[in-house]
Amino acid sequence: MSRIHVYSLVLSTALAIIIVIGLYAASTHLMRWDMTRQSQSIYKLMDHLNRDAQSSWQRLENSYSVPCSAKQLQEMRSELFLTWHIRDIAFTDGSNILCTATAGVLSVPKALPEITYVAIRGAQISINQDWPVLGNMHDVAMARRGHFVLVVDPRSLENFVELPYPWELVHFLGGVRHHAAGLILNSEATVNHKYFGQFRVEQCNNFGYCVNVLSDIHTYLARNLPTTGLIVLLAYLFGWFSYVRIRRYLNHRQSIEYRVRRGVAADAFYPLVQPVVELESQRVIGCEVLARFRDARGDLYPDQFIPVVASQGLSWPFTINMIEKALHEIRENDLEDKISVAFNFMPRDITNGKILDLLQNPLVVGWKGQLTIELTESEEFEGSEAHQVLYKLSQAGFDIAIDDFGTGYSNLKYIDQLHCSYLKIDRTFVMDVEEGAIRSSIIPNIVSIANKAGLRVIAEGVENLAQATQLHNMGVKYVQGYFYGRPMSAAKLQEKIDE
Ligand SMILES: Nc1nc2c(ncn2[C@@H]2O[C@H](COP(=O)(O)O[C@H]3[C@@H](O)[C@H](n4cnc5c(=O)[nH]c(N)nc54)O[C@@H]3COP(=O)(O)O)[C@@H](O)[C@H]2O)c(=O)[nH]1
Repeated sequence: MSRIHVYSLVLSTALAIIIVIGLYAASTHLMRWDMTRQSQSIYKLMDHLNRDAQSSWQRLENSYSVPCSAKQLQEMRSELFLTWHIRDIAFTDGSNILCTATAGVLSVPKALPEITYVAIRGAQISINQDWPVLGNMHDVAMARRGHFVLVVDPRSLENFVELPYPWELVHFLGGVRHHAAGLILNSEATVNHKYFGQFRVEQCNNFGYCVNVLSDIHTYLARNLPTTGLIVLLAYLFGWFSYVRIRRYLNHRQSIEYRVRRGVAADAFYPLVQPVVELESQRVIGCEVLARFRDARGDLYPDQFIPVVASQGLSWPFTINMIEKALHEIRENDLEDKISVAFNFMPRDITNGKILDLLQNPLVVGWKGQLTIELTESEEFEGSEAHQVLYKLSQAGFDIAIDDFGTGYSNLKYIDQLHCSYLKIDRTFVMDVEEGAIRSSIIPNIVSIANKAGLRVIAEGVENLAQATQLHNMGVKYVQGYFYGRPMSAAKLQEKIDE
């Protein structure tokens, strides 16, 4: 499994978990909101009950004439029949109940219970009373106004409430909690954590009644199966989508294009120099500046990054950066006027004349030593503009070298047009020179032509003494290659020269 694959998997899983947590949190909020909304239905019922009671009192008081007469009892029974929540209606003389709609005239008047509280519209409420009159009911509420007492069984609310959650109606009086209707929910057992366990929503009204609703997220999600399914599907889709995106992004980040682009801004390029040696004296007479790249992911080699730099239109910023860095290091190591320094350029900067910026560059203009411009022979410099540019540069004192000579378009006329002073024989000719390879047999001809044209020849890619000796015998005066030194820092080159 590749590293990118693992990273993508870990990141997308983490993201999917975050999404699930987010959706879970959203669901808990949704559930609380639903519990609050649903609990309102109990208050609506209580309002209904209250309205029932008010109109019953009004009608009864209006029609009352002779207490507990047959007509009066008939009125009370009719009224009871019309109401939804009232279980019995009693007539009181102010201190005792004399008759009720269900029991008729009581043989022994029943004392009125103690008032628990007086409701906002003036009704005197007694809660948690027994009502022996009607099948010995317990915990009824009695509401008295005028001559009439309405007996309400709060449990009857349960028949009308269609809450999908366990609920309890309680009444608070003087800080004491009285169960009024619904399931008895143990308030201690309800966990009020915001996101886990059971959730209790409590809503109170101005009359001291509170509705408690209890639920947990699992029940909620089970009850809302489509929502749950959607959450799981969304998390899955999001996880998959982010996996694909992250993987693509990481691949992109790892791509050379991305690294090179970032590398320009992050200063990931640095120059090394490779010595050019005079065979006769074995002295280092010059060096070629070769760019290197290193970032957190490791090294990239010129054959990888040069085409990208060119394709991204960064050739000149990159080249001038290399030139300035290399010249600073060479100067710092006290080699400025001791060796010539050769740079590689991209053809575009020559054909479009950008390279002429060198003539305005203070570091280049003030340079005490010899500078060389290497042109790769495999690229044809078409049109007279490039030739003009190179002419200006040679007039300004730059040496021009044809790199990779033998691999490209060159003929002597072409070399002449480019105003060059060096031919660098490509290392493919040097490779098997000590074994008398056919390809290397052309070297003496190149040397002869170059001598006639007044050009110096450098053989590239010299890797051993036998090659160096053979090249010397063929008339080559200057060499470059691993045998004399791999590309190195300017400080190393200075040490090498001092040896
Ligand atoms: N426009 C620019 N081009 C640049 C720059 N820096 C480098 N380059 C060009 O990239 C090509 C590859 O360069 P590199 O990988 O640095 O390879 C050079 C040497 O390391 C290698 N070399 C030198 N001696 C030997 C040897 O003995 N054996 C062996 N196998 N390889 C050797 O050759 C490359 C130098 O080639 P050349 O430039 O033709 O002299 C290369 O084309 C570079 O030009 C840059 O800053 N700008």
